[in-house]
Amino acid sequence: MFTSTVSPDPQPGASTVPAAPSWNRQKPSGMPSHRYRPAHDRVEIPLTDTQREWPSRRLTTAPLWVPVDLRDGNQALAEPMDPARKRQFFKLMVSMGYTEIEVGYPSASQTDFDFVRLIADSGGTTTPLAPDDVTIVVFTPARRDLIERTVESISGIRNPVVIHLYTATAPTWRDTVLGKSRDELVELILSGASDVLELAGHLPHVRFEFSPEVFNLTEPDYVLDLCNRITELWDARPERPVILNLPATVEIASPNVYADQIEYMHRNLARRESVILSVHPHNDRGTGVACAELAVLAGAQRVEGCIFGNGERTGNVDIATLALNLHAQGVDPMIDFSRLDEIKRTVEECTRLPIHPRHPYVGELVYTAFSGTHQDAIKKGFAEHTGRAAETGVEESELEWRVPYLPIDPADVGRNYDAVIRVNSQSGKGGIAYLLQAEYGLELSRERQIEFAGHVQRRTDATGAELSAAQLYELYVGVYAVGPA
Ligand SMILES: CC(=O)SCCNC(=O)CCNC(=O)[C@H](O)C(C)(C)COP(=O)(O)OP(=O)(O)OC[C@H]1O[C@@H](n2cnc3c(N)ncnc32)[C@H](O)[C@@H]1OP(=O)(O)O
Ligand SMILES: CC(C)C(=O)C(=O)O
Repeated sequence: MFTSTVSPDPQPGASTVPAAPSWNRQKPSGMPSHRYRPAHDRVEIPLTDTQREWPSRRLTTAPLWVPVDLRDGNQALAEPMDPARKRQFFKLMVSMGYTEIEVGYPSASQTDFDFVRLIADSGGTTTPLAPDDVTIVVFTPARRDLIERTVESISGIRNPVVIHLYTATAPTWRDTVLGKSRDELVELILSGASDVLELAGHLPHVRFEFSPEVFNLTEPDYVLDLCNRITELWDARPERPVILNLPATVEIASPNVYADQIEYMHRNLARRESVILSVHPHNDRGTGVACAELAVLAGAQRVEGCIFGNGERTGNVDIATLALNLHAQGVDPMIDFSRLDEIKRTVEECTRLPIHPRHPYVGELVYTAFSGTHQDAIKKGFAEHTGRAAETGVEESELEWRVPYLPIDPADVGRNYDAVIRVNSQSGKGGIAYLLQAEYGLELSRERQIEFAGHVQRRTDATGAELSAAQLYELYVGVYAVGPA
């Protein structure tokens, strides 16, 4: 029934390993890498060099972000969120500006069901949990009893709703998990889609979403045909578009492969103008963010992820990183991350998982320099920024940002400059001078900076520890026998 319409990947010599050059003396690791097959041998890659357009496109607007922390992130916690934490998290997301939020898997647990009911029952009261314009997404497998329960959960709700149906489509899942042939699986999914239509199709504010789970390992022509059947069955129209969400459920390949897969769907889907093309990357290879960015270049319009990348295994794609990557390119992220520390605290409280200190944009150390040459550059960059603001009469907070080593102004996300420079044995005169100037108003001559840096270096080498601004000042007063400023 399904015939291949796509060309094999043309990359010449993609599977051959060139002989190592003489300067590369690495030895074979002895690890059993032969047990794993490259992505190109596991799934057909649908585009060729002459077809793909995503490499020359640019990101100029934000896609629709849909946080799935309350479903996909929640299912990955040892202790799923209780109602109070779910509520707190939901309110946070609304306050940040999300307009479409996946709130749970109502057929999975009473807590998930009750949370959707809480949203439904509070609608129209003086204290609605969800403002009327926030779309609520509920998730269900393709099983009639579970679809019925899902539809029951949204009964009477005033908000726009998306019923999100999913079933895995990749060969290993078909064979090992679901025990279905290709045709049998299509039948199961279309039967689930018909149930959704029968039970909720008459509700005017309800739309539908389908996810072929493990899309990235599924035969391109098979999944394309399946998606087209769904949009036909659900009668996708511009005024009632269907969301087709194409997950990289378990990452298997470098992001260019996912981009090819998404662009193939983008170009070949029927009713394209009535389809919202969505992606749902995970992060098994650590390339979830890159996958999402290239997928948007390839035609995706909507991205599902978790605010700071929580989720099963290595997590879902990290929306904060994606959004702030756009911000750093001059594109409005359309979500407000200006109170980043408050958002971080709430998410940590709700998930009971700490955020890594090096997490892009969010971690407590990501706007901090310990090393001398970086500190020197930042100090000069701050001075240039202040000088340019005075010269041009433009507010510092509005002025083009050019400070070296700081991809964005920490103030944009509510951070101050207190921890930007910290001194230890890796530091140099510039960083030391910056701290003494910023904290104590001491302006040191270049000669004094060089000389005092020697004292600091001896102290930090001896102790191995960091020196705070107060400790630096104390040392300075001791060395130069000056009274407190
Ligand atoms: C990639 C993702 O994150 S997908 C979301 C995963 N999230 C969750 O699983 C959290 C919520 N899940 C649950 O609470 C439960 O698994 C339930 C309520 C959905 C089902 O529970 P149970 O009936 O006890 O089934 P159980 O979990 O053991 O197994 C799943 C069954 O559904 C089948 N199944 C799995 N996914 C789907 C699907 N999307 N559509 C239809 N059937 C499915 C499996 O093949 C298996 O069938 P079998 O019992 O005939 O072998
Ligand atoms: C089914 C989809 C939405 C998903 O959660 C996944 O593939 O990870």
